[in-house]
Amino acid sequence: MRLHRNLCFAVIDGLMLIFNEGQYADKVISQLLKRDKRWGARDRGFVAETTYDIVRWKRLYAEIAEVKEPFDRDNIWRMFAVWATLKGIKLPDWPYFENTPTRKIKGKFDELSKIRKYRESIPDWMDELGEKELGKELWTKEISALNEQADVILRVNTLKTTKEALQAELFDLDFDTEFLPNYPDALKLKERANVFQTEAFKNGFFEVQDASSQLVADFLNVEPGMRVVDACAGAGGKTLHIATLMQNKGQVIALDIYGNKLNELKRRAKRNGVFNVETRAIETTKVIKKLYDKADRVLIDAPCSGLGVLRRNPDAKWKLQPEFIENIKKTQQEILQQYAKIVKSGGQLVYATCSILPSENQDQINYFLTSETGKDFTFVTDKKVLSHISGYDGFYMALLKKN
Ligand SMILES: C[S@@+](CC[C@H](N)C(=O)[O-])C[C@H]1O[C@@H](n2cnc3c(N)ncnc32)[C@H](O)[C@@H]1O
Repeated sequence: MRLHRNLCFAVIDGLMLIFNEGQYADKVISQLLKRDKRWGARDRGFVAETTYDIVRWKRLYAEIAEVKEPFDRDNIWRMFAVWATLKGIKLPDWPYFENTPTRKIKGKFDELSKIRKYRESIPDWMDELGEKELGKELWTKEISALNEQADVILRVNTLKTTKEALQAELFDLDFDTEFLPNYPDALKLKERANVFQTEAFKNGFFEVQDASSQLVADFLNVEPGMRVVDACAGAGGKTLHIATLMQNKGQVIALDIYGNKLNELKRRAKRNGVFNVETRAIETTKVIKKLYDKADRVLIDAPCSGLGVLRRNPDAKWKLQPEFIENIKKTQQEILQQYAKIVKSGGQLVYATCSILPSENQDQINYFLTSETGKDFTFVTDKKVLSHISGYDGFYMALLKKN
């Protein structure tokens, strides 16, 4: 691979914003990709993937490059040189790479790779928490899987097309895909690509949604004609799936505390040909109270640490703080206590997170079941999805039934 100066500059500029200004990697990258209209798919791929890679391996590369935060531009070039050296890329004759100690870089990499927190490039507190919650063996395997690049998975919109028809349509555009056994609506891209430009996407034939996330709507056992409340709907990844499984029949009420996310949900619903969703922003507790005992099914896709989705959000390793996790656990229990009351007698509740920590998952459910509100519920089953076993995001989902 040959390095191109303007693409490398884009990566360095992006990393300055992510590391020093606290900006989100996905937002920075989408801005960077608008920089030059002449960039082709390969150039764009280089900018996005290199930036993500250096964000992912920040601690390891900084340690090897012997640089400390806050990073100046030279520090970031040194980390870039570490990235390129470890990838086996020949460094061009640019001033930034003068005196790059190639052999020393490889030696330090081998030495640091013996220590998990450096090898996996994570903060000390995260390494300790992961081991405490999952045990040494599972955490070691899981954090390694969470550092891999995520596949691009599509969820076929069965309101508009079939898996076979979409596969054929994408194949004609040179996007090769495969079915995933056990994920009925999923298509996996054999190679990463930007599928958002396709007519198929614009026509709402699919959404991009990780395979583990696609399990959640199925877990809720919805049927056409039901009244379903998606209580933490966000921009509606799961709401759309639920509405689709209900074949547009019945009602899905999508709630969130952020109205702007629900506006995005409405745009997506339109594209998907989904018209049985009503959005309600939770501005006061009245919105919830009005729904008590009214729903056949309730999904609580709770706010969480996001530790199961580090593959697609590597900067969360550096943004997350232990205090945030402690606070979000309190919010999770409050949400469970309040929103469970929306389920009517005989109805079902799914509590889900994209976390792999038992304290955000089964421990929350166990606590809930012993509480006053929880006494009305029976535990049916749960799924603990670990990335190193499934190959997809880490997730948790529990199904409860109201007596
Ligand atoms: C895991 S995300 C939801 C993702 C979404 N269900 C999807 O599939 O795309 C959690 C959501 O909970 C929302 N949230 C946070 N606190 C909440 C609360 N107290 N009540 C309802 N929603 C809340 C957040 O705004 C966020 O959109």
